Amino acid sequence: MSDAPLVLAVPSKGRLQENASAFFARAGLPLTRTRGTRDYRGTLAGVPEVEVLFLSAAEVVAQLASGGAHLGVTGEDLLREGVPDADATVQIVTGLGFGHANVVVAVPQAWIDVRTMSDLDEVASDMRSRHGRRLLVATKYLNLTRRFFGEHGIADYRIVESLGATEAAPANGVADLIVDITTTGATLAANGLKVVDDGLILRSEANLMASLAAPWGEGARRSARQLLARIAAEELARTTREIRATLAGGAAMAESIGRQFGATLPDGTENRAETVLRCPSGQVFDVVEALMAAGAANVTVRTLDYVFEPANPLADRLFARLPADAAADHVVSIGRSF
Ligand SMILES: Nc1ncnc2c1ncn2[C@@H]1O[C@H](COP(=O)(O)OP(=O)(O)OP(=O)(O)O)[C@@H](O)[C@H]1O
Ligand SMILES: O=P(O)(O)OC[C@H]1O[C@H](OP(=O)(O)OP(=O)(O)O)[C@H](O)[C@@H]1O
Ligand SMILES: [Mg+2]
Repeated sequence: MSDAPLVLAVPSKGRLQENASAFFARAGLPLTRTRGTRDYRGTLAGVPEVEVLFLSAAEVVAQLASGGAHLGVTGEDLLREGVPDADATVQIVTGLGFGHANVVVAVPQAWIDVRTMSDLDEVASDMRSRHGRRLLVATKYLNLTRRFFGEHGIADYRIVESLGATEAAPANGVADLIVDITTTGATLAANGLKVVDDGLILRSEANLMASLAAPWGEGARRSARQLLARIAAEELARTTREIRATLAGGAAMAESIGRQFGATLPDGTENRAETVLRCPSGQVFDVVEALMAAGAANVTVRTLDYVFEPANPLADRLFARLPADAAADHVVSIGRSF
């Protein structure tokens, strides 16, 4: 048991699925379903001894919380909604840069006087005292809604659980307002709804997450280290550019190395040494301009596939929260992360 393989849970459908499999492929970890697309298990081509589970985005959360999966990809909204004390059970390893969505409170545009949560509180009280009924909020985010409304001191409301097409609830007379996710805002607008000014409950994106409740035996840790090293190397590469330039001096060495591989030095670089620099992608043109000003020639910029560093910060951060002794597997570390 303590050497059970690493279980990785990924979305099997919906908008996160495609992005998640592209992400693992970029990290040199292509996901393969063992038998056709109807199979809900698979493997990671790059790392043996990893079991892949293809699940719905919400089911990924459930498996992380129960310890049925060691690692998983899903939206932070589903984690915060689905797991009461999420930070004690699940560690967010890294954001993945896709699946962006905001969980928001939205009301009919026709409510011109309602701009803030405190305006909404007044509407709720009025409705209770004048019409003897509570404000109805349609949502599938029951827990996020209760927490957020509670923080704003709103108590006179009732949740109408919605399992789809939540935005239509006010027009259909099923609810007065909604809590749902929005990305472009198109669906809200199409349904005549507007976001309350201070009604942003959560900014969500897809994350790689780790379960602190899973049986982290030696094998699982070894696999996690490999996975996280590649994921970190891909992430760093994606945000880094390599700049090469020739500056006066030291070409002899470059030439002799180049000769070994059939490479040649471009004309005019005989008396120059090539300098290789790496910088954050946002800085690249500043560095180029500085190099040019210093007389550099043959300045090229390239993207990289992977940048491996000796340290493995993603794994270190995770392992810092797991019991040091693999024999103490099922112990969950509760409390602050380092
Ligand atoms: N515009 C969007 N609409 C819905 N989900 C989005 C959007 N953008 C990002 N997401 C994220 O995708 C996740 C939901 O994914 P998905 O729709 O695949 O699962 P699901 O809602 O459980 O499945 P289904 O909608 O088929 O019942 C959530 O974390 C959500 O925040
Ligand atoms: O702000 P927007 O860009 O308009 O996107 C947000 C909408 O997209 C999703 O619905 P989806 O079409 O995926 O249907 P679903 O409710 O079945 O997930 C989500 O539930 C919102 O309704
Ligand atoms: Mg969906």
